[in-house]
Amino acid sequence: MIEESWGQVRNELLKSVGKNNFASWIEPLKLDTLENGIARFEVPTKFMRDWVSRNFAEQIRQHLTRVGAEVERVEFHVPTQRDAAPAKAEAKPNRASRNAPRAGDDAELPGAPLDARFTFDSFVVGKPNELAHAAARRVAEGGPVTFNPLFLYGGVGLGKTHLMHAVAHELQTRQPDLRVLYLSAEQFMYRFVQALREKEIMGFKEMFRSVDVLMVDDVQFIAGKESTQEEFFHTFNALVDQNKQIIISADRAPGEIKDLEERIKSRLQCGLVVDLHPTDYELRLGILQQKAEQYRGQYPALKLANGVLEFLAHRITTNVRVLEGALTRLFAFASLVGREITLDLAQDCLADILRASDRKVTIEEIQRKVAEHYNIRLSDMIGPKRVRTIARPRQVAMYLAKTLTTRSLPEIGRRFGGRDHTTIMHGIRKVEELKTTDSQLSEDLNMLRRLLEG
Ligand SMILES: Nc1ncnc2c1ncn2[C@@H]1O[C@H](COP(=O)(O)OP(=O)(O)OP(=O)(O)O)[C@@H](O)[C@H]1O
Repeated sequence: MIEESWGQVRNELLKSVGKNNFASWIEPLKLDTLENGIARFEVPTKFMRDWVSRNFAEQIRQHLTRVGAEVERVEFHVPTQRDAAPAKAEAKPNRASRNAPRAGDDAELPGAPLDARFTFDSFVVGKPNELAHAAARRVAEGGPVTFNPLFLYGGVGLGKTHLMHAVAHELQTRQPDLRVLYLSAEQFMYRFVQALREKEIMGFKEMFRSVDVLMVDDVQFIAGKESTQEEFFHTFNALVDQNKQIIISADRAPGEIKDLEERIKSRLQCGLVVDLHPTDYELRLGILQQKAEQYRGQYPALKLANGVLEFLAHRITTNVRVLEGALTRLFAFASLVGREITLDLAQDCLADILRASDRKVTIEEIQRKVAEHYNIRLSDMIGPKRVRTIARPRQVAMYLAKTLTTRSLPEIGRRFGGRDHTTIMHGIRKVEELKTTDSQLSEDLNMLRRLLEG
């Protein structure tokens, strides 16, 4: 009876939460007991327990009630180690598995938990990340090691961790016996220091040398930390010698990590180094569309007006994490106030994020756009010519540089061919004066400003 109800509910949930959510959050749930109005589920990790109870508990309860199981409350619990004892005896102790509880739950395990949401399916591929994605995919196939290490780098929130987790999930699915270890460089250091303190350094070395795939996130963290670097270097070499795959991520290219030993830098550069470029409009829109699809499952009653996702993709250019945060807030807010998600609502609800994400305009961009607009050469912006047809656009560019950037007058002067700050001041005053009487100029200024501010 329990099985039957849960089976029906799972089918309903698949429809309402969507394939991705279902695979990540519902599929791993095991209905334990259904008594006295309480449905008790087993979940593999604490992280999942918190997420599922926050986001899906009520839907699950409603669906269960709909199929005739009178449920007042839904509870989730992570099996204790004693519960899981038989499975654990068979499992390799240091494996980063998608289903097994990790570090937080079991102190022996050195790996960090994998986020069930970070899979290849949920990773949107676009021009800026296609190479990194292709390389990660290749490693995830688990074939012979062709490049070692795979070094992924890029700015904050561009998907490095997501890709690494995706590789780990995929490898674990294809080859469940593979010992895949994922951890941050900070955790590596922490484990190392702990091993030193507890005089367990041999155990530490053995454990790290016994993995099949090692993934270390945010390796820039060990820069400047001498003994950790030393140990990392030896671990790295030992694994490469055994032809074991290593994946490393950092916020910059190996050569640019300050205070990282040269020998490590050069080791890191030996394999394939790929960067995740800042997102472009299409990629941001793709990510938003995918997330919105998931939210539609979560908030089926909510309407999303046309143009909202495009607006967000256009305006929030910082990083994917901010983009996701904005969408989460928008859906939560709209469902709270029971309104359709329109452009107005988005502007109200996300005013702070939109303000912080306002594009930073550079003086070079201003000079280029102004030169294009007035059909003069870019070099004339910094050159000495004083004829009106060139001097006026140059003054317009000076004015825009002052009003659209935070640069000081001497700095602007330097960017305009080393002119003195008084010349810049004069140019700005001239434009301020003229724009009140010259409607063409004032129109030009408005148009240029719109163009530059995006
Ligand atoms: N291409 C993408 N498709 C879908 N989601 C993405 C993509 N890129 C990033 N994300 C999402 O953005 C968030 C941040 O990504 P992630 O944590 O992987 O960034 P990171 O590069 O490791 O950043 P940091 O250096 O700050 O740790 C995650 O929720 C991730 O799922």
